[in-house]
Amino acid sequence: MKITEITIRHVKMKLKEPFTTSFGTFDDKDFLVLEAKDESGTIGWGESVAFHSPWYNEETLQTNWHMLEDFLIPLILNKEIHHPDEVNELFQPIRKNNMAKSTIEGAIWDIYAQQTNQSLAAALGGKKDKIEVGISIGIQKSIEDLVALVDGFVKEGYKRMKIKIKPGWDVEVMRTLRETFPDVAFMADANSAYRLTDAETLKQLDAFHLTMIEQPLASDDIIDHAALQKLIDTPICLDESIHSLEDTRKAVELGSTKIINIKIGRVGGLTEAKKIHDYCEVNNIPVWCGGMLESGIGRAHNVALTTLSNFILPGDTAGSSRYWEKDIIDPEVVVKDGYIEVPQKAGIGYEVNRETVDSFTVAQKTYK
Ligand SMILES: O=C(O)CCC(=O)c1ccccc1C(=O)O
Ligand SMILES: [Mg+2]
Repeated sequence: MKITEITIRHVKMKLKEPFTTSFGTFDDKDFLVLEAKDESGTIGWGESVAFHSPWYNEETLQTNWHMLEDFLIPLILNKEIHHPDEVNELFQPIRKNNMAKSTIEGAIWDIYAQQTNQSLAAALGGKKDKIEVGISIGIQKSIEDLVALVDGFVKEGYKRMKIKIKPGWDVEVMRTLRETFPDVAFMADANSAYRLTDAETLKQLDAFHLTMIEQPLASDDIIDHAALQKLIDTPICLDESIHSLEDTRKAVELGSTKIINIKIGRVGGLTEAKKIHDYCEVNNIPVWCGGMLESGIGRAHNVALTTLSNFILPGDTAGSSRYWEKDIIDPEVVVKDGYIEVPQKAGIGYEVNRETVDSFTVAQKTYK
């Protein structure tokens, strides 16, 4: 294929409910959607998971637009591409900016899957026809509010509950949840809110048999996480610290992590995500697919990736209706009894609804 035209849009969608983590609250989701067209007219879609401001990592919607316009799109336009794995190689001259890179790479995987007449899941080598999913629950105003929410999600069938924690919203919260729901699979995600000096607090969480604790310490750390893992029984899962296969190897070799949260954008695309998956499979490290409050486009990519065999633990890929009054794809992503059925259609498997995406678009530009 040869990509002859790329359109970037800034899309703004209102979340049904605000989402609060240890670093702040979201009411809206501002993000980039990328549409790539090849010389035969096949269209592929990608979504940037960079947020409006740089608190999860250093990338933003605006830095992604800049990287795409000034560096990444010029490296792609009118180049002959035989396989999406080559996109990573074309981007080699550009350091980091993984979320920006992933935005184009995702659209090219979509085109490739359509042109080889297979689902994106199949193109990646995935075999599952349905995937098991959990849900990520933000920090609430009170423990009672949280218990009520969890109760609803348990009844909806979600396979594990991820609870956002921060200092002061941790041990008592998890104790109440464990006492109220003795058999539910719980995990906690701190988004880097603790330091190694908090090990005693984190050690108290061992009593609640959490499936794992996600990224308790600094967002760039793998050394202190290894020290912490020696002090606590709960398995540590890294999120923010992992940007590549190399990061994964080092963290696994150091003993900083027993489980990996793979986010396609954070690691620079599906090709790198698959490499991390394969390495973890050989090294007995279970993986699961993280979420970034994606619209249906990014969600479709997450569903496809999760069909790979070592995605053993339920991911954060909840249904569209968890986030949006109306998603930008048809059909929406639906969760039933904790499962999503993997679409079998060629490509990402869902149609982007142009009318809906137009109604949420605040700016757009085409490059050829
Ligand atoms: O529902 C989702 O998409 C996952 C929500 C979530 O946990 C999250 C949302 C925004 C930024 C970071 C994270 C995270 O996994 O740490
Ligand atoms: Mg996380």
